Amino acid sequence: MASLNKLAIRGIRSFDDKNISVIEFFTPVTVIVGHNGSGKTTIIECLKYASTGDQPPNTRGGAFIHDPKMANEKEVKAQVKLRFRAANGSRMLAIRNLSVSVKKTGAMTMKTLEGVLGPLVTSKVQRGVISTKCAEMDVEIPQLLGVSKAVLENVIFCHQEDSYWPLAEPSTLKKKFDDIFEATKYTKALDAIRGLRKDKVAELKTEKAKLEGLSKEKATADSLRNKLSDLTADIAQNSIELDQKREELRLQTDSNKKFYESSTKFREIYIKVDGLNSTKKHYQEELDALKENLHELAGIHMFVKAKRARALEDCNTKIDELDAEIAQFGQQLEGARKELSAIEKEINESNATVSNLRDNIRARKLVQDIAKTQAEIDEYDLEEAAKAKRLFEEKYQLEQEKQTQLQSTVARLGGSIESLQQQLEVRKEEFNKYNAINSQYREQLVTVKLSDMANADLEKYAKALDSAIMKYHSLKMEEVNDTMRHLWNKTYQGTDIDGIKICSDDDKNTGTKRSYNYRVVMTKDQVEMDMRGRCSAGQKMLASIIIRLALADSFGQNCGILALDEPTNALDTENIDALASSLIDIINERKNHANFQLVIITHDESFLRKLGQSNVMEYYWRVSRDPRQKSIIERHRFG
Ligand SMILES: Nc1ncnc2c1ncn2[C@@H]1O[C@H](COP(=O)(O)OP(=O)(O)OP(=O)(O)O)[C@@H](O)[C@H]1O
Repeated sequence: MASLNKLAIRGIRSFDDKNISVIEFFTPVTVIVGHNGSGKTTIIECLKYASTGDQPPNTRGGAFIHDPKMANEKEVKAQVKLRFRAANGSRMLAIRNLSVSVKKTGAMTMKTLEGVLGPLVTSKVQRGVISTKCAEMDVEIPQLLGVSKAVLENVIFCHQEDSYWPLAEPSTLKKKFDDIFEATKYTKALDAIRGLRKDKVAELKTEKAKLEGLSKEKATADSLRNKLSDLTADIAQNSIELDQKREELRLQTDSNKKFYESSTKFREIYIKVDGLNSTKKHYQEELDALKENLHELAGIHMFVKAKRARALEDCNTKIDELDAEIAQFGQQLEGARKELSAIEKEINESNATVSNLRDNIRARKLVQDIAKTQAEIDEYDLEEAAKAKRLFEEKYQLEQEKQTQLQSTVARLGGSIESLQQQLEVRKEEFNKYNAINSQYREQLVTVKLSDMANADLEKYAKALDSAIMKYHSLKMEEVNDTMRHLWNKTYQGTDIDGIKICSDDDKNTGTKRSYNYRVVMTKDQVEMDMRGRCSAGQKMLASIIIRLALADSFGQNCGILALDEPTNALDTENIDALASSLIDIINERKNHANFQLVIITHDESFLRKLGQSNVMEYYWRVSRDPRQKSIIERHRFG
């Protein structure tokens, strides 16, 4: 739990720039007492400066730093060192440095020098400095203390000049409460979420349009893929069919060849028989011619034979007659001889004809040859051959037709495959354009789905944040009002006000439920009245303190520090006493809480005494001026 440990001041306001003044903060309460202008408020200012980096109001130009004129220097260097325990329990040291220098013109120039923030070991910053830059320290220290800067500024280390802010004008009150509730931060976050969602919705529209385009391309690609697969399947199917048909054709061709070859036997028989028939015919013709020849020759022979016999007989008779008459007919003999030689010639001629009888033999031979040829023809099974021929003619034609059909089928399939392959190439080329379409579509789909989900989530978060902001606001206000009611009842001694509370009304100007206007009201007999402009100075002081106590309670869970600067101002004795006892009650109630630490500044000695009587503290601090008019801090024991 966060708590203050020690504060060292050098060269701030009325504190000397040559010496360091140190104040240690006790738990649960530290009281700082001193006269007006002694430098008490400076301690709170230093606490606020160390933790937030903010200098007090109206100190621009170096008024926060010890005046060089008072220091008799041209330049004064100031330092504020704060040792504290962070909300996580670690001990920390923050050092902030400032300087102011006087120009020849008399004008002052203030500089904020580098500081240090880091874990503390003994009296030095341990290794591992968190930051040396003031802007970073301004952010880091409130985080380490576990409270927002607004709570540190307006509640915990509220400046004395600003201590009546709870009863300030409505716009100031609204600003303070909005800062404390960090309303702007959450509203900005909410607006950022809504703005982001709006942008994302617009982006999603574009992404969806892109997805739609990709979806169409994907459909085209899918249809192309189906076509490609159909074409490939068709080609494969046709190829299988082609292979089958080729095989069938090969088998058919082989079978037809074999069939044809097997049927040559009957054709050979036919050819042979045809040959034999023509030989036979030739023989027959030759025989017929010979026969005719022979017939003629036989007639001639007979005639020659008869004529020779007769001629011989005639010759012999004539010889006889002529022998007798040889003498007589010497000449006749001669004539007869001539006639004989003629006959002899004729006989010779008839002998020549006889030689033609060889033809007769040849004819016989021809007859034999014809018979032989016929026998040969008869040897062939013409009937079987005729049957084979008939069968061949019946079947071969069909088989040939089958072969032709198969050939045309093979040709058709080949053509079809070629055409399909051409189509496939064209489709492939088309499909290549959509090569990455699936991954593109998938990525786009993921983008769209994620954006869709993210947008829905953003919507949900925005709604959740919106209602959480409102819920948080109403719960906190309820809590603050409860504490205020309790503290007021305990502290306020008058009878004119039963209680006080903060009303948060919807800001009608903004038109949003998350913007509130605040007003502090006092109630009497169920009647509510705005406190501002109506309450007394004392009521105003008490209400301001009670509101800050309640706010510190609700918004400082990790940091129970609260500094009250002159809380008794404008209070009457009764109310001072009541405030003292209320504070004592609060201290007693929370003294065992590790994070409760009250710092009370007062010039009121009687108030100090009242607090001292409570036994809630052993020591207090007294701030005074030394002889050089420099502020000094001394520790005193009560009693
Ligand atoms: N730059 C400065 N240089 C020197 N002294 C300064 C400077 N600024 C303010 N002072 C002096 O420091 C004192 C301011 O101290 P501070 O406001 O802390 O007093 P205080 O004890 O809180 O008084 P009060 O009880 O009246 O509130 C004043 O006396 C003021 O004159």
